[in-house]
Amino acid sequence: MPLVRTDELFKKAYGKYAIGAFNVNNMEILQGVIDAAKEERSPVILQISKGARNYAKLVYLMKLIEAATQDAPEVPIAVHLDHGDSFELCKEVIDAGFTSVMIDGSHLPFEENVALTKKVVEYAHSKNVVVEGELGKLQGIEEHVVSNEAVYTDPDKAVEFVERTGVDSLAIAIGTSHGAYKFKGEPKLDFERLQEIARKLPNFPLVLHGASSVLPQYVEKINKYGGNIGDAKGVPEDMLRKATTMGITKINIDTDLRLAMTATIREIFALHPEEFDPRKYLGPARDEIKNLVKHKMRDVLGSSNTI
Ligand SMILES: O=C(CO)COP(=O)(O)O
Ligand SMILES: O=C[C@H](O)COP(=O)(O)O
Ligand SMILES: [Zn+2]
Ligand SMILES: [Zn+2]
Repeated sequence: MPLVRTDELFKKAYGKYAIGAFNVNNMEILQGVIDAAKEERSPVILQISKGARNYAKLVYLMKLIEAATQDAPEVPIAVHLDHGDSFELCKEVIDAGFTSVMIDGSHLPFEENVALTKKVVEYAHSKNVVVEGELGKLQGIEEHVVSNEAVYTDPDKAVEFVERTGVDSLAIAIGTSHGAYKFKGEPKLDFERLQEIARKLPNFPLVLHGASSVLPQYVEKINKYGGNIGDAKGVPEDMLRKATTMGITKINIDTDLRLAMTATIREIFALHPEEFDPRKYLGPARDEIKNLVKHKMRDVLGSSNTI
């Protein structure tokens, strides 16, 4: 089937399960994610950051994604810009065929965030493309910092932001952060805040960034085979499952894919130092990405068998 828009996926999922948004940077990652979606019969969002667009080049990525729709015609696939940082970048990918974009004005003062987001929404909607905005800044809770209210999403501001910009979904800050070091002490998310935002924005899809779980088996394997990522820590899976029943409809995962790929390749390099055929390590890395994404869809997102 042709690429779908994220709002179509969210409508069906809201309150029941979440759609995984997986960052794609190369062919092996894309194929691993698509193979998982096929086997799990799950919709999927492929998301491309500015960094991915620079790394892989947009024309290559668009061809790969077109190939994915042919390889998996039964899977609803949306293509989304992750953390768009300007109107121009959003316009570029909309014109290239993305079905969804994020404009991330969360670092801007509220009024500037509203103005930039609104401008992107006007252009995107005129092209039949949907928009994710962001309000609040992602930041982990550190042991010695009780809470930094200022960076979390204010529920009333969230309502005002959605009404004034016309965004189709909203990324909120409730305690997650990007990368592999999310919590110093016990993982903690502000579920009360999530509940309040969802109450004030009923049936409105909320997005959780920084939602990798940083699975211990990958951390251990990386550290065992020559890596050094210390005691990386992510969001526990039961917290993610809970969030999917409370209005979180899109869950962003990048770090877990990076860890799965790195752990697999490190192990092969360590155990088979004679190997130098890239297919012999990129192939298993692709398989591991598939296994990981299948696990996410089945046991965390709840999106398996929904197509
Ligand atoms: O939010 C993300 C992409 O936008 C990815 O988050 P992670 O770093 O937790 O994978
Ligand atoms: O949120 C950030 C994503 O993990 C994308 O990372 P990137 O900008 O390095 O591609
Ligand atoms: Zn942001
Ligand atoms: Zn993000």
